[in-house]
Amino acid sequence: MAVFTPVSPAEAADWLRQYDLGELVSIEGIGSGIENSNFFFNTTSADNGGRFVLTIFENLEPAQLPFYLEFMAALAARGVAVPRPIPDRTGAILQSIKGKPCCLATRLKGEFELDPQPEHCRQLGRTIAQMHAGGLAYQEARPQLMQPNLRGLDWQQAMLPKVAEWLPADLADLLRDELAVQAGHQSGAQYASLPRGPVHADIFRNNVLFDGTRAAPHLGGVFDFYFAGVDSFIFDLAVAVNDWAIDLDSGAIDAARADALIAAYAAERPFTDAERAAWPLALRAGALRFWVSRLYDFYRPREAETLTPHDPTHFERILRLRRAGPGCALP
Ligand SMILES: Nc1ncnc2c1ncn2[C@@H]1O[C@H](COP(=O)(O)OP(=O)(O)OP(=O)(O)O)[C@@H](O)[C@H]1O
Ligand SMILES: N[C@@H](CCO)C(=O)O
Repeated sequence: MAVFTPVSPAEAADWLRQYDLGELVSIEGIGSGIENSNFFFNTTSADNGGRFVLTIFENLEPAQLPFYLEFMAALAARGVAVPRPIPDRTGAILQSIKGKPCCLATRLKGEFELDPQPEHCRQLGRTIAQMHAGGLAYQEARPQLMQPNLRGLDWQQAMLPKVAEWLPADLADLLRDELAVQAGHQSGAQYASLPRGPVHADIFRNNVLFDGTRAAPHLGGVFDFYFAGVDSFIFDLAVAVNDWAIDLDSGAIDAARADALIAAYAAERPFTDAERAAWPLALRAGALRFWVSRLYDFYRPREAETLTPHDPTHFERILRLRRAGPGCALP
């Protein structure tokens, strides 16, 4: 369903000769993606047990790709649990197949954890902090590659006229008001002082794999870096808390999971006073970002559909709750 560019085993075997990864064993399209075409790609290589994922970029601008791929490569090189892009025989990690840009990266181990417990959140919090430390090192090493969060406030404000016309007046007012509050906050000195760097910005339950057992889980890795960009670290953390540490029906923060995630992060990198003060607005910014993108996906005209849009009311509910009170604090 979601493989937009088919690749036959013969095409894959031929293409693989550009890599030092042995022979093709199998290639299998992955059905779940909506942005890119993904394939499980098995070879005779000893590297990562011969288990890789081929991603063909269907929509992303080629100029944006080095930022995402080098970010993953920089984190993987530090031992952070993310896919490691594989260089071809010339050393390039951005390749092409059937006229489209693509990348081969290691396949992570594990499954989605759609009912996370505090232990999952603890491991995730530690990994997010490691991703932020690795992001800072990446930014320092490759400043010319840095890219802002392309779904940040500028983009959200540009979406307002596209979605407001569809919304009842009270929802359009809520959207306008929150955008104005965030614009005021983001133009101030406190926001400017927040630690920032390249962040994933989309750490949801369906972008992380766990293996091990439910009682003794082990985080296999975080993937899908294609909404990454430079933003505040607490924004990235707030996006994760708003998905991993909530009751999905109500959107309310689950204290045990939120505390586990945040404390594990803080053990790697203590928060600043500015971050503690700005945290309630970061949680709101995280909810706003996905409310806007879901509204846009819901209302925009689409071609014959491959995509069931995510429910925008979920993040409207979360935004209303976080406006009433953050539900958790940074230590
Ligand atoms: N490195 C990886 N290791 C293991 N599985 C992976 C890896 N990369 C992708 N996958 C699998 O492929 C699926 C689709 O990948 P991904 O979520 O990146 O695609 P996408 O098109 O960006 O999707 P979406 O935008 O819907 O999240 C994932 O749900 C996961 O099952
Ligand atoms: N995580 C986003 C989708 C883009 O990955 C959402 O749930 O709206």
